[in-house]
Amino acid sequence: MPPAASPVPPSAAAAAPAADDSSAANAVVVLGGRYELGAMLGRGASAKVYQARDLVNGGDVAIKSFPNPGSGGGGAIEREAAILRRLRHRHVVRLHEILGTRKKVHFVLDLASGGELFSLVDASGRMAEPLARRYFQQLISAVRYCHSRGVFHRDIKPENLLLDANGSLKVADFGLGTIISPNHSNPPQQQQHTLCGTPAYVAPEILAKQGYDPAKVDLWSCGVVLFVLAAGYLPFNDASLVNMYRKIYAGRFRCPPWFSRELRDLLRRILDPNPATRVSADGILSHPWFRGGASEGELADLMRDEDEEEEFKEEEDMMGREMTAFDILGFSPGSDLSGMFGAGPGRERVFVGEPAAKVMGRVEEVGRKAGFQVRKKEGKAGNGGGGGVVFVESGNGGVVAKVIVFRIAEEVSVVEVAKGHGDEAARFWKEWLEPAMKAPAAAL
Ligand SMILES: Nc1ncnc2c1ncn2[C@@H]1O[C@H](COP(=O)(O)OP(=O)(O)OP(=O)(O)O)[C@@H](O)[C@H]1O
Repeated sequence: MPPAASPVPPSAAAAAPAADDSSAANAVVVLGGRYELGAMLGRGASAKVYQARDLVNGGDVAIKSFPNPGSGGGGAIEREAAILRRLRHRHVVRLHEILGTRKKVHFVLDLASGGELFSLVDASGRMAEPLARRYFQQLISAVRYCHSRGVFHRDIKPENLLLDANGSLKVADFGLGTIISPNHSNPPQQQQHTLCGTPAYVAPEILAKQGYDPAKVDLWSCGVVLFVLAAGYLPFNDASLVNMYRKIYAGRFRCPPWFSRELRDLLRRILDPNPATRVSADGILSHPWFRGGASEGELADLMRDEDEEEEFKEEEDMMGREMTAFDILGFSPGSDLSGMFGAGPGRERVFVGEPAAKVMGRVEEVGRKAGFQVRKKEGKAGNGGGGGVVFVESGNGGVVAKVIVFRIAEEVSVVEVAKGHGDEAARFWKEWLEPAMKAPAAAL
């Protein structure tokens, strides 16, 4: 795993890489002493994207290069970086690292070497329903995950849906994305009214310049993508842009004769011009066309979030390193260690004088008592055993807290809490979780 992404460096302070991609036309260009630049894969309005070889592990990556905005005007790059750093999902292009040169800012990304999803359509420009279903399931799995992390893409369209070497979907280009706290009841005005997206994929409430729910807007675009995949043409189209907007606004579209009854029904529910009655992500999940005969277990597997076990392992390794310092310093149980080990913004770290299983049980208990949904994932028995992760989530799937419990010794655990965003999450930490962590330690 490459090192964690670092902040976008300001132009002057950036460590100079071995070369800048503009410095020589024919010479081998190695960025950051590590990534050997290859062919250009594509270009967008803001960046060029190249294939590159990671000289450390021999793997292939994509490098998205933006002109370095210097000290001003880097907001859009910063925002895209902040979004990508929050996301870790098998169907979302992952950001591994950011490199800065005098002239450029480079994102090192997962390579989507399979090209665009739309390269898979047949000669008539469409996909059979089972294949369209498979990719739509992957898309909804990614979009639902992003929403649960407070990220809204706002520009879901075919060009941003890529494939990896295994033919798996990867959602790319969060350049128009935004982060809104999942529990934020009143998103800021500017957020609500920003005109985003590509006309044919844009939801009617955006055209009407009404305030909008960004989750519903993303789902609308997913509905348009599904229609295009299965039909081979756009649901709302007209030579006149104004007429196209009228059709979108009225939700007026016709399904081709080859669509199954269930697919028509699902599309009617997604492409509902009224966002209040438009189907939610959960509604899509329980729709018969979406399920396509999958069992509960298969569906849960399809929709599972990031590889929690892998993430837990990584955090555990990180804690392992920190624990060496911790042992040397010899803190006593009950100390609040937040800050001391760089718990970071939105995170808390507490030392508890109790077995990990007991601490996890108490986190579960307070989560439920506070009225949230709780999911528990036990850690692997190795490395001393015990511990795991407890996810505390609100009804709409928003993260209230992710609590990782590490077993240090039989009666000693370290609890790391990644707080969700918004007042609800802050309150849960202050009023429920923090007291629940402190009480037994104080009793020691
Ligand atoms: N991770 C990747 N792997 C392979 N190809 C990629 C990757 N990311 C982007 N590309 C290719 O590069 C093109 C441009 O990338 P992207 O859309 O991210 O740039 P952009 O400047 O943000 O675009 P836009 O103009 O849509 O804002 C894509 O359409 C795609 O063909």
